[in-house]
Amino acid sequence: MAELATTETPTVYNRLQELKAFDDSKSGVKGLVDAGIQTIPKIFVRPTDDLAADYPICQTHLAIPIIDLGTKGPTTVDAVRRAAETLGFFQVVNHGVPERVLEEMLAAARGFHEMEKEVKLGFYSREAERRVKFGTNFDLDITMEYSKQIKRLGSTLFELLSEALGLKPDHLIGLDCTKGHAILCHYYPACPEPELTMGTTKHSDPDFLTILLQDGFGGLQVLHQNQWVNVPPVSGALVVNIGDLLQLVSNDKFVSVEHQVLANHVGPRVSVACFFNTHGYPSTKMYGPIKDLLSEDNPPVYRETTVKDFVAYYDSKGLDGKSALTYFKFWRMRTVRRAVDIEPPEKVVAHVGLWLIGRARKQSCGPTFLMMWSHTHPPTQPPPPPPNEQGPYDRKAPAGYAWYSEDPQLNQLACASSIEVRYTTAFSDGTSEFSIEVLNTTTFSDENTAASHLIANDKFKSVFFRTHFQKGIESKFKQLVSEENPPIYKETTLEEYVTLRYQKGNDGIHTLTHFKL
Ligand SMILES: O=C(O)CCC(=O)C(=O)O
Ligand SMILES: [Fe+2]
Repeated sequence: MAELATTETPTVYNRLQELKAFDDSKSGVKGLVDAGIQTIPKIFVRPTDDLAADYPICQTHLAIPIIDLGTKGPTTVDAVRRAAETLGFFQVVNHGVPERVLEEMLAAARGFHEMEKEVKLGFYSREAERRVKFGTNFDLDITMEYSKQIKRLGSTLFELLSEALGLKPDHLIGLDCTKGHAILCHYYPACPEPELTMGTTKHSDPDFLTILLQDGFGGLQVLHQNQWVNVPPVSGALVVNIGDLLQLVSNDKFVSVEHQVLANHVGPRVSVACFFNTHGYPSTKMYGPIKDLLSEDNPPVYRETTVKDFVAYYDSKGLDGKSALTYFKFWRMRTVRRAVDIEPPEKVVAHVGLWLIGRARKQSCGPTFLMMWSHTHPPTQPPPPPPNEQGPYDRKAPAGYAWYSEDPQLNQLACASSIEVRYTTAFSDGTSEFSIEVLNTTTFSDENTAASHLIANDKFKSVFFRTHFQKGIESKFKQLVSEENPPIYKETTLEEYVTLRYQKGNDGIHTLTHFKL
């Protein structure tokens, strides 16, 4: 029966409306605090499960290293390497930026935010393209001076980081890592309910490198081994952290680590972040793992991307706590076995299936779903390459690797005789954080392809299980049907099944549904 309309209008919390009202005020959280709020608006309250699941604060003596740039040499390079490989964060002293410049820069950032609202309004913008935005067009002289000094320090750091990677000092600069930088001034007013919210939520930076100037309040924390490590303010020091793009070009040797800023009863906290990123420039340069770092033992982890595409993906994804880098990873694949060469096919299906289910369980916690996708051919597709010929995945990606095929051309290539096995904790939700293994099944006969899910009569229930098998195997599954387990699907021919599958397209309805009795 259709639900009757209720006369009560529930008071639904309209997050979007609240966000819009806040944005329209154009005065940021400082405006709220200035207005004397005692409780924070709901849009800023962290969900309780998010709060409950947060990591503990590290209680040990683990500290963010402080590196003296006054002395350059192998020990400095070593210290930079160690920090870049483990915590992804370090602080630098004797960096050459005069204390006066640091102080004036912080004062100017604070001064801007504390200007009359009317003066600031003209700069307010959420548009990424605008060069001058809320917070940057204040005391231009000191900003220009700071910018110049930071660029110079950036070059020094990229030289050290290049050496730490075992490359020539100018390697990263040669990749245009210092070509652009953006300066962002943060102002965190004293918060009436800091335990309910965050200053800046957990994220990693979408750049090569960040140099951060923070005042004395503290609150910046770095995630390390599931614990938050405080980055204590050190007078005169600058905080440096590796960004996502440097993790990508270093092929995971350096780590772009998640960090956050706590809200605080006291304040305002002011910080000035400088992001080294060519995003502001129209560049089509492709970035991938640096070739000199790669070897058979260190194959590329990431595919190439432009900075623009990387940042676009980062922005579109939002700060959801997951690294944008995952999307750019090659998915590791292994040829599990040329099964049919070794065993009779009827054994193979069961063997391979069970082996994978066991593995999937071992690899992930929580509910596991296993999907096996056989790349069968629509009737119009050409037949698969013969065994031993280069497989479809090898054409675009290095041997043994593939990327997640949102690329339709690659998808087509993948439409050959292989099986992708995906296991995931989030079934079919499209977020794709699962690994793939490909069983090379080119020796299976294509004409005999069918859905074993169907013939297994839902024995493989929580999984999509479709694989290739040889003629005759159907009979082996007959034993699955009994009085208690009557057939769920009607009989079909392979041709009928595959034709329907390709005719209906990806309509969200499983092909099997059409064959249910
Ligand atoms: O304010 C801070 O200390 C850090 C801000 C930050 O992480 C960022 O701007 O990316
Ligand atoms: Fe950051």
